[in-house]
Parts: sequence; structure tokens; C-alpha cells
Amino acid sequence: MTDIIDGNAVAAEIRAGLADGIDTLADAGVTPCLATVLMSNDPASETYVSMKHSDCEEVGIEARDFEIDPEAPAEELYDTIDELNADPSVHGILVQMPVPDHVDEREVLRRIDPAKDVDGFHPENVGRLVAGHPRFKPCTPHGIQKLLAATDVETEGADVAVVGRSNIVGKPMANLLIQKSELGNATVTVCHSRTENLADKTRAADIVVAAVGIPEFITGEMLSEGVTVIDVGINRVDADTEKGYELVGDVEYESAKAKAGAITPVPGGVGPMTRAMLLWNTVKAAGDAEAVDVNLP
Ligand SMILES: Nc1nc(=O)c2c([nH]1)NC[C@@H]1CN(c3ccc(C(=O)N[C@@H](CCC(=O)O)C(=O)O)cc3)C=[N+]21
Repeated sequence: MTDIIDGNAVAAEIRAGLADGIDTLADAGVTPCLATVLMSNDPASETYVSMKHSDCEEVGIEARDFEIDPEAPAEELYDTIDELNADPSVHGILVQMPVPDHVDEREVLRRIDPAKDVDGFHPENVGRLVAGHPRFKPCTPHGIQKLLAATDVETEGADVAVVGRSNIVGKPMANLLIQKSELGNATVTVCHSRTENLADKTRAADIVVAAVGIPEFITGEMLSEGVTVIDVGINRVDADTEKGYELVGDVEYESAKAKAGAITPVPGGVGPMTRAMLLWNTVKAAGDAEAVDVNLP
């Protein structure tokens, strides 16, 4: 039987496990605080940001909401970041991506105080991760490590195919998995749009992480029997549903499930874990900033 990995359940465990650290902070008079900044009218982005706010509320993190007109000059976003950097009551800053074309995304990432960079996208934090001493692990790959651990999938010695080379998933995922640490010690092949004979690489893998952003790109015939499949894709495709769309992963679920030993569904797989690890990083940021020793799950 294929194990359907329940991301909602593991994420709920992580959120519950954060209570200890949040209590310790409260004893020291500190409420962890996440500021989100949204410069977009995209309905998907609005949904994601509001989910992040309800998650914060559930665990006792203060969430502050900043919205900037997508037509406004880029400086307005940069100034907001500067103000949040300077505000000691703010521990984490998340600028929802993507930002409008007239905004320099790299400037946004550089501008956020690396000690408040709960996405882990600032060049200093990327450098620390690659060098093997991460401060904030990027939320999606970190969440995937936690999902694998909760499913008792061993990464040590495993052959992993990471399909996708983005800065937010593929690259940090590969870096975490090769680290000499718990949830690491894997042998990783990073595949992308120019990879030749992709199916040979995915068939040779014990674990496949699909993060290409193409609906149903990975099919069952590209997989070996018993493989663990982690589907990072959250693609909205037009469908005759109430919302007018349907969420589809980067994996063709039915054919992949027929081969897999374990597989994450979409929705309810990686997505909730990404959000849980954002809370995790926010509690860590608060502990670091306030010099409070917090236990993290
Ligand atoms: N600075 C920044 N940090 C991010 O972490 C970030 C971002 N920008 N921009 C957009 C992407 C996307 N992302 C998601 C996280 C969780 C779900 C999620 O929880 N999805 C649910 C369902 C969502 C639904 O129903 O639409 C699930 O998969 O079960 C989705 C998408 C974070 N992102």
C-alpha cells in the first residue's frame, strides 16, 4: 500500500510543538512577531498571506499586515522594509513573492535584515546554508526534511533526484540534503529543463522531489517501484469547480501513486509544511533577537 503523506497532520504537529518555545518567550515578556508585506493584487498571493496570518494567530505569533499598491514606486516597498528592520518588536519579515516587475527582487532580498529573514533568501543566509551552518533554512525544503523524518524515510545514503533548480526550492533542497547532518547525508542529482534523459535520473532515485512548476510533469513511468515522491507543485489549472480552478501538483498523482511507496498529495502535502516552517523560523528569530533559549520541534 502506498503511504499518503499527510502534510496537514505533520504541520499541525509542528505548530503544536512550537508552543513550548512560544511559552518560554512569553515568560521573558516577548511575543514573536511576523510582518508580512504584500505588493500584489494576485488572488493566490492574497490567499497565501491570509493563511499565514491565521497560522500565526493559532500559535500565538503576532502577525502584522503591510499592503503596498502594486503600482506604487519600488521605494515604497524598500522604505517599508527599512522601517520593519528598525522596529525591534518585529522579529520576522516576509515580502510575498512575486513582486511587480518594476521592483528589483534582488534588492528586496538584500534589503531585509538577515536576522529577520525568515524566508532564508538573503544572500548572507544563502551563503551560510551552502557553507553548512544555516541560520534560517528556507521553509519549503526544511518542511520537506521534516515530512521525510515524520514518514521514517531515511535520507542518509539515499539517492535523491531534485527536479527544479530554483533559489527557493531546488537549490536549497539539494544543499540541505547533502549536508553532513541529520536529515542530510543523501546523494543528490539536481535536474532541470536542460537535463537530458530525465527519466533515467528519476528512475534511479529513492526519493524524487518535484519542484518545476509544470502541472503533472512527473509521471509514474518515470519512477521506480517503492520510491518516495515529494510534490512541491501548487498549480492552479482552470476547472469546472466552485472556485473555477483546481490545484494540481508537478506530479501526475494517480500514475505516480501506483509506483510510489509514499507520496505527498496536492493540496495537503508540502504546502502546509512551508507555512509551518515559517512559524518555526519566526520563533527562532524571536529567540535569537531577544537572547532567549527556545526549544524548537
Ligand atoms: N516570500 C515568500 N515566501 C513564501 O514562502 C512564498 C512566497 N513568497 N510566494 C508564494 C509561495 C507559495 N507559498 C505557499 C505556501 C503554502 C501553500 C499552501 O499551504 N497550500 C495549501 C493549499 C492552498 C490553497 O488551497 O490554495 C496546500 O498545498 O495544501 C501554498 C503556497 C509560499 N510562498
